[in-house]
Amino acid sequence: MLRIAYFGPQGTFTEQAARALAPGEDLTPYETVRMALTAVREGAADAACVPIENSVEGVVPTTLDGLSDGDPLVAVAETILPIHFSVLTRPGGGEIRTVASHPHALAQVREWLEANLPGATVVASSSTASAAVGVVEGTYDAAVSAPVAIEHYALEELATGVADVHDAQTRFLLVRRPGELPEPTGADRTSIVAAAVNRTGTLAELLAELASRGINLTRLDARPTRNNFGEYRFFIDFEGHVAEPRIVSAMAALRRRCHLRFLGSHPRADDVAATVEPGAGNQDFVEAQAWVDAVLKGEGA
Ligand SMILES: O=C(O)C(=O)C[C@]1(C(=O)O)C=C[C@@H](O)C=C1
Repeated sequence: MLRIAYFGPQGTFTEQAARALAPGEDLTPYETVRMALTAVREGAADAACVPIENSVEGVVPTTLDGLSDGDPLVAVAETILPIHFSVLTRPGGGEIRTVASHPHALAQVREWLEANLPGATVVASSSTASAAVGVVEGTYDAAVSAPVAIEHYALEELATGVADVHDAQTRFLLVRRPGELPEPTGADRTSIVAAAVNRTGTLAELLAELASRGINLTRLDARPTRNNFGEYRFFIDFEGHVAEPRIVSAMAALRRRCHLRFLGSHPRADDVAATVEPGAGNQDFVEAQAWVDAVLKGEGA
């Protein structure tokens, strides 16, 4: 049985994602994303399930930083969950003066809180489920939690189906130490971190390497390097798998231009097939390489 670390405690959205990505495996909650990633790096777990991006609030910065610092980890699978919340209170618990949740969750229910709990102080907690634990322990009066949290904690639902944006979604990754890659499927995502030197046009040059090979981006984020003010690392997700000739060509070109960290190639949860521009399909790359090889061998011109 595989040992899967996940961003807990029990009752987080990430636990649900871990159950979907690693059914029947041995799941262990960790208090922070960083601790779950460290468990994999140190060999205490075989893989970790962590949130990466939300359709309303964007990326989860602790996950990006946790993947770009420390020993390399690669994503081997992803899943996307619909996100709506339950607001949980102590049974019969009176006035709600404090309401807690993960910052990403709070950002997704701002309007609901203003309309329904206008007098309550909003407090950030380490996860949606840790907010529920805080309500049980009497630290907070209400928690904005994943609907499954009610199964784990002796609390009452003040409201369910809470969300300012009703079709919100979060994408989660299953990450491992580098090893065998998942097979390409034609509907894959590749993720990299690029640290380019700070001079005119470097980001445009990196993106041009992808654009000129007809590779469609699915995400682009910048995070500070944390060493020099104004220096950034770029997190780039794009369609395709590193085992495909056109992606091999792009990765090699990027590697010549910047420090690169490979964060994985894996099937997309939404199963969207890669866009292929005319002249930029894998077969086009294979045929072009075959022509150059023939020229080199003196067998063609
Ligand atoms: O706290 C949780 O339940 C989580 O799994 C984290 C998390 C996030 O980081 O975005 C996951 C999904 C929701 O968007 C809110 C919180």
